[in-house]
Amino acid sequence: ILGGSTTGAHQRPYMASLQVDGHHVCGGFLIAEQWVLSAAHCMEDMKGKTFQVLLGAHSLSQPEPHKRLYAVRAAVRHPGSNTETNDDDLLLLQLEEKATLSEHVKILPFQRQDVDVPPGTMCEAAGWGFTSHSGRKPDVLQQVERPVKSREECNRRPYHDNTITDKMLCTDSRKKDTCKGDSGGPLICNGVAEGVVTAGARVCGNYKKPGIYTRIAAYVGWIDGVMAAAEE
Ligand SMILES: NCc1cccc(NC(=O)c2cccc3[nH]c(C(N)=O)cc23)c1
Repeated sequence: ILGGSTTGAHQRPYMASLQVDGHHVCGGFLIAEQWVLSAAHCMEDMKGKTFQVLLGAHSLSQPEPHKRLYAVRAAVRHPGSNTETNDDDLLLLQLEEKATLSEHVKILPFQRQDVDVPPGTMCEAAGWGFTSHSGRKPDVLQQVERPVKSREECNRRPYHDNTITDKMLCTDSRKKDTCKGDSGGPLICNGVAEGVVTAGARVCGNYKKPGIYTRIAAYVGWIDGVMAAAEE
C-alpha cells in the first residue's frame, strides 16, 4: 500500500496473508468459515510450493494471541485466469479446517448485485504489500482510501487503454495506491467487498495506471459453485 496508514490492530479481521515458506506473498480475505478469496496471479510465483493462510494477524512478525496459520486443502483458480491478462484473476482457497471466528477473525460480506460502483465512491484497500517504490515491506497491516474511477475514463490513454472489462473496476492511483503484495486483498466500499486487487500494469502510485480490481459481483455464480461443489 503506497501513501496509506497503519490499520488499527485487528480492525480488519477478515484480512488474510497468503504465505509461502513463511513469507507474505499476497493478500486475501475470509468470505466463508473455510474459504479465502484472493487473486489467481498469486499462484504464479509459487513454483509448486504450498500456500499457508495467516488469519487474525496485525503484525506479520510478532506473536499475537489470535494469529493462526491454516493449511490449504484446495486452491481453485478461475478457469479464465492466465499469465498474459488480468482477466478472471480470482483464486479460492479452501482452508484445511473451518477458521475459528472471533473478534479478530471475521467473514467479510461481498457484493452479490452485479451493478457498477458509482465513480467517485470512496473505497478502502488494505494489505501488507510494498509501501514504497523501492519495495519497502511493512510489518503491520496498512490501508488506503481511494475513489472509484469510471471505466470509461480508465479505458482512455494514457490510462489503461481499453483493457478494463465490465468485470473490472478502477480506482485513482495518484500517490496513493495498492502495490506488489497487496494483490488478492479486498476493495471495500460502504463495508462490502466490491473488488479483489490485481497487479494490472505492475506500476504503483502513478496516476497514469489506475489500480485495477476484479469485480466480485460478476463472479458470484463461480464462487458459490466452487464452495457448493466442495460440500458434496
Ligand atoms: N496498483 C498496482 C498494483 C497492485 C497490486 C500489485 C502490483 N504489483 C506490482 O506493481 C509489482 C509486481 C511485480 C514487481 C513489482 N515491483 C514493483 C515496484 N518496485 O514498484 C511493483 C511490482 C501493482
